Amino acid sequence: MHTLYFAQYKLDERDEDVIFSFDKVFYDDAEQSDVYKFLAVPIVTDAVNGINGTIITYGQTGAGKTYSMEGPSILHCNEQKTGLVQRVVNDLFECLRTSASMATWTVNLSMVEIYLEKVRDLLDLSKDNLQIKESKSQGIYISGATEISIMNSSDALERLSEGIANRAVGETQMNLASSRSHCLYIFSVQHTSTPDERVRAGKIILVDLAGSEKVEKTGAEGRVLDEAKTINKSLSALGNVINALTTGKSNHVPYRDSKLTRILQDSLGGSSRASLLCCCSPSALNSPESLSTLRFGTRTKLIKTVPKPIPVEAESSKKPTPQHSHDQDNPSDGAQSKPVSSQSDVSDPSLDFRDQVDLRDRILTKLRLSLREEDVDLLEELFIQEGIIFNADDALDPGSVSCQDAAAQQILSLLQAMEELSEAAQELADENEKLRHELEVAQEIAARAQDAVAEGWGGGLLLGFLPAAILRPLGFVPD
Ligand SMILES: Nc1ncnc2c1ncn2[C@@H]1O[C@H](COP(=O)(O)OP(=O)(O)OP(=O)(O)O)[C@@H](O)[C@H]1O
Repeated sequence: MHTLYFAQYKLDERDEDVIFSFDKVFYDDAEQSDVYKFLAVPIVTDAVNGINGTIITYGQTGAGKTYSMEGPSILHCNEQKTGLVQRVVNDLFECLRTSASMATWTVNLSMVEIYLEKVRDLLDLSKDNLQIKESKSQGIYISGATEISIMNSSDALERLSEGIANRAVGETQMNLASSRSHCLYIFSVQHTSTPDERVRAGKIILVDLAGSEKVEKTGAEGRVLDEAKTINKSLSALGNVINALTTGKSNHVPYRDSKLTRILQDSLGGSSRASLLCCCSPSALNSPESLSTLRFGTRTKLIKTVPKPIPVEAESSKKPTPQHSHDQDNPSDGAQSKPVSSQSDVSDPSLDFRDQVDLRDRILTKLRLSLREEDVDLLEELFIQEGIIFNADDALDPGSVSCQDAAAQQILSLLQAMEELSEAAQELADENEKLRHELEVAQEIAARAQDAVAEGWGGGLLLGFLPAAILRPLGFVPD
């Protein structure tokens, strides 16, 4: 993960020097284009090739997060001040238009904000409590979020400005000068490549986080205090996820502790590429916040991701979206538009190395979910002998980067399988605890009612409110 910051502070609360080291530091004379080139260009290029990417801006209120994302205005600003979002959009369409290997492509845009732990659709304000779901084909996704198909960068910027205006409406209604919500701009890209008609799908999420300042410093009361606490909670959930991913102390990564971390689950510590821009105020008055921002960035930098394309699986229920092809750009070039078809790569003998690793990992992960570890090891050996899956150690030079990638991917998928198992176990334990508690309460009530009946008191009224399923085993309802 790339982490960057604008200013460097070296004094901590004990007045000791603290040295931070990051991939790059942008000082106050930095140009928006420098930030974009370093932070976002690799992410845009990878998204076009089916690798998910995330760009996050972090820092206290007023430190420049939104300015870095959007510039002074999404639609009307000069090239020098143009923000990350517009540059991402421009380059994304430029890549798609100029790539010779892409036959057809689609780009969809969604825009949501997370305010007080509710996900609100910024492209349709009537959807103000969207749910986050997970599927095998899409990974983590926001169910019901408006997805607009966009054909070119000016189309995208128009739509984004509508979303930004909707965010501003919310803020004005809240009577606030600064953003108290996390804002997410989500671009989903899908294309078929020539000549093999393979489908690739990648996603770029840009995240403008709410300010990270301490609650006490805001002097907030009432609803503003609630907001500050909720923001703090979701940012600490982000911190906890980062801690779990970087310290390796716990098998459980608490992605479900906040909407923000759940949406970013695929992006943090997974197979996508992520960059964090830490924004710091140049004022010495804000040095505690700047210090905390730099500490956050330092921890985040330790996250290891293994960027790889996500295979697109057949999904008949998905509604078709308008496709764009090169012939639409160049009607005279005579090229035939090829349909975007979702296809499974499983039986294709010409799978490239990453696809083979994907396939191998998926098989082993599925087996590990339902079988004992020793049985999976035996099956793995058998599969390798039979040539059903390959042995990464045999296929590659152990010192090569690809081999290290493969090893890292195997470890990653094992960790993911473990995490899913421990989450499932935790859910079961919680459910068990809930049921046990309900049973105890029911038994307690039943015992009291029995006593009351024995004493000639009218306990029937009380028992009438308890479900028959509870009363029957206790002998109060005839079978
Ligand atoms: N690099 C910059 N150059 C010029 N002006 C800037 C720069 N960064 C921030 N500003 C200005 O500082 C003010 C606050 O910046 P911005 O809105 O980006 O802060 P923020 O971190 O997004 O705050 P919040 O968390 O409240 O949304 C804005 O008026 C913005 O135009």
